[in-house]
Amino acid sequence: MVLSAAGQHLLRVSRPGAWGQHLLRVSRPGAWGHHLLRVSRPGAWGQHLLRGIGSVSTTAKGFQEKEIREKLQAFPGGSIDLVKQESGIAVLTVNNPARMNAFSGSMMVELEERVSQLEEWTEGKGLIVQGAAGTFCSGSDLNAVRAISNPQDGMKMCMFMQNVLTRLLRLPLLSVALVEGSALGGGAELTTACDFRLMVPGGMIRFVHKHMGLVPGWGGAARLVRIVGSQNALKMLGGALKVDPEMGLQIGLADGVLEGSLDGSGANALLEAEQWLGCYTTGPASVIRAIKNVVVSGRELPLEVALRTERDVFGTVWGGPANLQALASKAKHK
Ligand SMILES: CCCC(=O)SCCNC(=O)CCNC(=O)[C@H](O)C(C)(C)COP(=O)(O)OP(=O)(O)OC[C@H]1O[C@@H](n2cnc3c(N)ncnc32)[C@H](O)[C@@H]1OP(=O)(O)O
Repeated sequence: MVLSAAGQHLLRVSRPGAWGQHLLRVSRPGAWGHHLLRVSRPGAWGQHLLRGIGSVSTTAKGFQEKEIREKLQAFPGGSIDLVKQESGIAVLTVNNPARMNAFSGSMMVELEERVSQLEEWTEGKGLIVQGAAGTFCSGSDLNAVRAISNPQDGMKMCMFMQNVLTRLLRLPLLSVALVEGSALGGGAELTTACDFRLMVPGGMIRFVHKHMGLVPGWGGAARLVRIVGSQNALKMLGGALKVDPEMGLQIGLADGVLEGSLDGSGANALLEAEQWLGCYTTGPASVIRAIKNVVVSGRELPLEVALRTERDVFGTVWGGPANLQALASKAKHK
């Protein structure tokens, strides 16, 4: 198989050789940089995926999650609510409407706990991430941001959220961000930690970081480049562009536009999103989860490792109940 230019580039970036070292030298050689190099080691990675656990930085040198959690807990407010449904689709709600669903520190910690619960949910197939009360999420709670505006604390918060959102994206569930109202700053980053984005008319995704004197720090830039390409990402970040549903579809950020309700309130949006997602999650959980796992490994791992992981995931479904049933029914795919 021929490696594409992009594939070769990814291999170079993820090898703890020239490129990685270079990145470490250019940026601050903190624990996180070393962690990136560790994450790309083949063995651990494939195992992670198979177990459906995508913890990234908890083992990184110098990353003291307990200390960060305590710091974040000092900024309470709002909640992250999780409802696991019998259909195999769970709904995660960012709930802080008094602050346009901004993330308080305690909500960041709660998000980590909800992701852990989803990692343990073996019957799950899909996930919808939404905001409460008709808007998605306005990013970090600016009150907390002001209180921890020194670079050390900022980087710790950022590591915590990178870790959580990476695990969210790697869940063996097909995930959708349901964007009603505004997804701003960290809220825009959150949308990129889902496999798909569905927008309601009037919805907007906007990386406002530049206007805050920032760049994305929750992994949103890295994920955005992979979704829309570097040209579009540069425009979105450089211009703090307001991406509406039409532009979202055009650049590949949005995977669909929902009708919302006739009065424009989007009250129907969750139901529509469930129907949309149902097209991809119909079938046994073991197979849907395996599909997600092979796609994540193809997206994130060097080709050799991705192929090995794919073989291992294949082994989990080959001769399994769904496979045997399909063989017995002599299925025709007309
Ligand atoms: C690495 C992460 C980087 C980040 O996420 S930095 C944060 C980026 N986000 C922002 O800067 C959002 C700033 N907020 C806004 O632009 C506007 O509030 C927004 C969301 C467009 C809504 O505008 P409006 O509909 O006019 O409503 P409003 O301004 O009166 O807001 C209602 C109440 O919500 C509050 N709010 C909105 N976003 C917040 C935030 N991120 N942190 C803390 N509080 C926030 C806002 O202060 C207002 O509260 P209050 O009613 O004045 O007590």
